[in-house]
Amino acid sequence: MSDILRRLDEVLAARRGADPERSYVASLHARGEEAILRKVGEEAVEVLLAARGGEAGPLVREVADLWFHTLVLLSHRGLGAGAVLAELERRFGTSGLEEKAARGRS
Ligand SMILES: N=c1c2ncn([C@@H]3O[C@H](COP(=O)(O)OP(=O)(O)OP(=O)(O)O)[C@@H](O)[C@H]3O)c2ncn1[C@@H]1O[C@H](COP(=O)(O)O)[C@@H](O)[C@H]1O
Repeated sequence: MSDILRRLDEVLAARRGADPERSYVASLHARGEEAILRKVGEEAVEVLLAARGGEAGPLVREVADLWFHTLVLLSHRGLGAGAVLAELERRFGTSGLEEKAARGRS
């Protein structure tokens, strides 16, 4: 796994139960899953707006915010980036159309 994702996973897990006054991630865990989901939704909208703005820098920063908040969501459920990377690895090399057909069958 990418080293930064592994290190971030470790920090996010360590923040569960940490002091919400001292850590943004601990404050998200303390506010609960609905608050985290709201942040994920907000960040997705910010990605859309940045993409429409046309500049690369803001788009990259908003995608980083979105990835980050989805990682907090996974961590809140006791999951990590490794689970998503394994799923992408599994799909790699299969065509998008095969994946679509497999989903239709399940
Ligand atoms: N990568 C990040 C990261 N990316 C984004 N953010 C936060 O996500 C926010 C983005 O949300 P918005 O765009 O809505 O901005 P905002 O208005 O400031 O956010 P709100 O206060 O409204 O929630 C930023 O303001 C940051 O607070 C991050 N906060 C933390 N990290 C990583 O998480 C680690 C642990 O953070 P702490 O728990 O704060 O120590 C850090 O060392 C970093 O590696």
